[in-house]
Amino acid sequence: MVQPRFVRPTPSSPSSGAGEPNSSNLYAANCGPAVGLSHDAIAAAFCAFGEVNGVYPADESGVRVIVSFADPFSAKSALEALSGRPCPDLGGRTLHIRYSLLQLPSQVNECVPVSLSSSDLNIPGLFLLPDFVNAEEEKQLLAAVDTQPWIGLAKRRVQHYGYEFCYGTRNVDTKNHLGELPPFVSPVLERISLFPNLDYDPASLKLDQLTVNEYPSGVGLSPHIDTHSAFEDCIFSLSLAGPCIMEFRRYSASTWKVASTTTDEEEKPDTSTCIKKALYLPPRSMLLLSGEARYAWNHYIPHHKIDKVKDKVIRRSPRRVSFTLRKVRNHPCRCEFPQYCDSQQQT
Ligand SMILES: O=C(O)CCC(=O)C(=O)O
Ligand SMILES: [Fe+2]
Repeated sequence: MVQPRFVRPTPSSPSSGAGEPNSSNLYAANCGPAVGLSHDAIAAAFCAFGEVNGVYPADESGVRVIVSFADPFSAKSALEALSGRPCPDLGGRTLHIRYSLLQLPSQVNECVPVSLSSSDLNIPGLFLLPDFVNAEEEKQLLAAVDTQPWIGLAKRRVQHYGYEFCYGTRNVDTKNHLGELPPFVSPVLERISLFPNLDYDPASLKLDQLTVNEYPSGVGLSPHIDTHSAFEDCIFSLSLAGPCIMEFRRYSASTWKVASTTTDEEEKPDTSTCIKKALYLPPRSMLLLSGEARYAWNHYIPHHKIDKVKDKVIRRSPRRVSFTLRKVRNHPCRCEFPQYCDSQQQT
């Protein structure tokens, strides 16, 4: 079953007379299966305020959920009664609750024209190389990862090599080196060193972290900028098995916030001040995000089963596997985009 999608309300979201979002859905942080509270237990605690239609994971952390009520009045009562106070029915945990909005499919499918070439997007530092690996190499890479154990997230599966990527903090633990990258990626690493336009700090190119993502059809990735303090400038992503659309968004007034990148509950800064561009990533292509593309633009894979590319309708294949290769950063980031940079954020 496809899980409904929820987004954070913005100032322009429809609201009730009191200026609150007129929503039946609540986002609740600090409860969930990862702290021993099942969705059923959470539903039981919230149903004291009205009929609960469902409890869903808000993201992959296991400690943030969406509670969906049958009506907005129940949601309002629950929010007022439970937010910021220890909840005896939920092990005495203090929940942090706010409204959440159901995102309708028509809103998901906003039409951003999709380009086939990275140069059409005119985003400095963004490069797409089609046919980076051939069909035989693709087969071998897929076979290699399929012999390794997968970690199941809410909607997709992942593997981490070199350093584990932690979805709670969107960072890596630099003290926990898992070992060298596996031999099956060596040919890819070799070819990366021949990548055109690689006029970068060589430190940025000693790639030592690999995350393999496996997306079933219709599953995407929330908009995010890879945490500046976690990884160096160059981020490479190899697409295998199936295509996808990657959308790039530049928000005019954005600040770095961990919450905005950890959650499947897609945070929506005011999209009226956001430039959107989209690129088709064919299987076997390599994408490089660097400079402005890496530091200032959110990248996003829409959660669609069908994408429109030029005049063609393209159905996502049952599986897309990506290899994201990065270099873990061991010093603060000093990029030219402090407004998006956790290392340079004034708190
Ligand atoms: O699947 C991809 O190509 C992108 C993955 C990604 O953005 C990430 O792991 O941060
Ligand atoms: Fe990313």
